[in-house]
Amino acid sequence: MSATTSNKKKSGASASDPAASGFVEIRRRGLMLVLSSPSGAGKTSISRALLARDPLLEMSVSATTRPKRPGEVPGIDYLFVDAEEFNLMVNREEFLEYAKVFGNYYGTPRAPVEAALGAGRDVLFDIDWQGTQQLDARVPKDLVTVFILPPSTRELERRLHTRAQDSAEEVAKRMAKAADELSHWPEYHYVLVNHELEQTIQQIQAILQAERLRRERQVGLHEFVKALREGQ
Ligand SMILES: Nc1ncnc2c1ncn2[C@@H]1O[C@H](COP(=O)(O)OP(=O)(O)OP(=O)(O)O)[C@@H](O)[C@H]1O
Ligand SMILES: Nc1nc2c(ncn2[C@@H]2O[C@H](COP(=O)(O)O)[C@@H](O)[C@H]2O)c(=O)[nH]1
Repeated sequence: MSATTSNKKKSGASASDPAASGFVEIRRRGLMLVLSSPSGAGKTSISRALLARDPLLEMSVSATTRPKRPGEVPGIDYLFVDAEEFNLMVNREEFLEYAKVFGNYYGTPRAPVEAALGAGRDVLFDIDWQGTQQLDARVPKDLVTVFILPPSTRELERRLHTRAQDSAEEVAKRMAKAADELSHWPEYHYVLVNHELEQTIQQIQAILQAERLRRERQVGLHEFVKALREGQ
């Protein structure tokens, strides 16, 4: 939760200490912002920019059995684990969701997400449609989902090649799955075409700004308005 605004219940109270002085505070529940797309459409690039610009947003770092790519940092990009450790995490119910994607397992560790939301911070997820469906079944109210489309199939393939981090075989595997993944766009709240990166980032910032203001996310609103109506 994070305080957004407050009004005063008792006259003479200090504005610097709303809780002690009887101010009615409006706090906000953290939200879960999910980005999904076919591989290579731009989720990682968008996520990095959003995190750099927004101190209230933090990344959910997934666990995966996929081998680390050059330049990826364990604990920052992913928690790289073997299949045995992943299974242990599944059995210990440590994941909010998990799925097999392109032959590897990926899962969202539950504890950091719950800690962030409890502290009023928002959490950003770069996960596929299977994970989004699982989150939607478990925590629909906290979820804001965005599907990112590439401008064209040719451009998607170009991006996967220019990223230069996967083998030609891996790129072919991901392109072969793209049509299937694209079929899930109607399951998302928002759908964007990632033509120009800066524009896409700004569009998602606008979504985030509006979603943070949704009535249901503002805790204490009833009391705040009641105090206003009573002339406080
Ligand atoms: N709007 C854009 N215009 C041009 N290139 C882009 C744009 N967005 C991302 N890229 C480039 O496309 C490549 C793939 O982007 P990125 O790794 O962010 O995709 P991704 O959706 O996270 O992929 P994956 O699902 O495989 O993790 C990168 O080289 C990135 O720099
Ligand atoms: N269901 C989940 N999907 C995830 C998670 N972490 C990442 N992903 C998705 O996997 C693919 C491939 O990612 P890459 O890093 O190997 O290119 C991509 O679509 C991600 O969104 C997760 O925890 N759960």
